[in-house]
Amino acid sequence: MLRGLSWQRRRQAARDRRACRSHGTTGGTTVATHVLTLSCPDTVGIVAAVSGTLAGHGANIVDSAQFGDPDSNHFFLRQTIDVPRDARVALTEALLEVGRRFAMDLKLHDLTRKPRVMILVSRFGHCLNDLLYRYRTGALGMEIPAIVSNHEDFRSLVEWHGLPFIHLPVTSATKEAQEARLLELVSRERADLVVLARYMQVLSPALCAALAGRCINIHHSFLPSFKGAKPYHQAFARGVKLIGATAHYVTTDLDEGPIIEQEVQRVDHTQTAEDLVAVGRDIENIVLARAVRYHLEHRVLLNGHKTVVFR
Ligand SMILES: Nc1nc2c(c(=O)[nH]1)N[C@@H](CN(C=O)c1ccc(C(=O)N[C@@H](CCC(=O)O)C(=O)O)cc1)CN2
Repeated sequence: MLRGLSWQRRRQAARDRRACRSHGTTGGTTVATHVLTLSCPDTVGIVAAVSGTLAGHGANIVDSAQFGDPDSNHFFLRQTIDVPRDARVALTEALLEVGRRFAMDLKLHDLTRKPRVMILVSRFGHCLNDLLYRYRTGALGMEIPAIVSNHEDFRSLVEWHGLPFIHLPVTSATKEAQEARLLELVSRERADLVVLARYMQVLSPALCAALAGRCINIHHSFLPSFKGAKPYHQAFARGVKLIGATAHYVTTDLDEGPIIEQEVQRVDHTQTAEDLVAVGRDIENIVLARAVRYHLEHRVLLNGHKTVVFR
């Protein structure tokens, strides 16, 4: 059915999970594991400058992946690094200097801090339920400060998990005020990421701008096919042989945001639109969970209206 991860990637995921346990000692020096990500105009000497700066501060590169995009002439790098605790501040300053020299969008992510993820849901609970299970089992290393919904349907499920449920009803007349309250919550709860786990409201341009690059939506079709509402019924009517789901960053243009992950599943003429909805639920769960994990592990870098994903 679904394409599985290769053994190399399973091994890498295990290595990173170990990294996520994030601090220990190397050669007697206390280190903290970080992820370094950067993108910049492509030129000679980027990797040499970065690795030289890391070595100069005793930081050890545990894993490294890079991509040079000939279209955008941009370079992308992701490295897992063990940083001596007493070198962090100086290393950060030195890396920022390298960043200025190469006009980089450079970030050093400390893996000792768990990211905070706020989940939004409407009336379809399969993605929420799946994320809660992965949170509960530790498969997704995150804190969930709150779950927000414009309906009451999943209050009992969320509170069963011992998590705060916030009901924010919305109508076209109250949308602006509701979104203002939502943004207050994102700020108050210090959410690093907002996940639209089948949240069926179109976010305004202002909210999209405020959440740019930190709001992931699961769309229940293999984009760019079947945008908007009822994609499975559109797929049934078209008679497709493959259906899928797409996780993407949310932008003002509906279903047009940079794609993070997709998956497909074969279907056939014997299946009704309702059958496709049922098949689609499993695909949505897997695609959204992968996209959230890739984002939380700092594996996704924006490349214009596209992404580079170091899986
Ligand atoms: N600015 C954006 N907001 C949202 C996006 C997005 O890409 N950009 N994705 C949607 C999710 N979605 C499809 O994946 C989607 C959700 C809702 C609708 C829609 O037409 N909603 C109606 C209300 C429906 C209802 O109340 O049940 C509406 O908002 O008028 C289309 C697509 C999440 N938001």
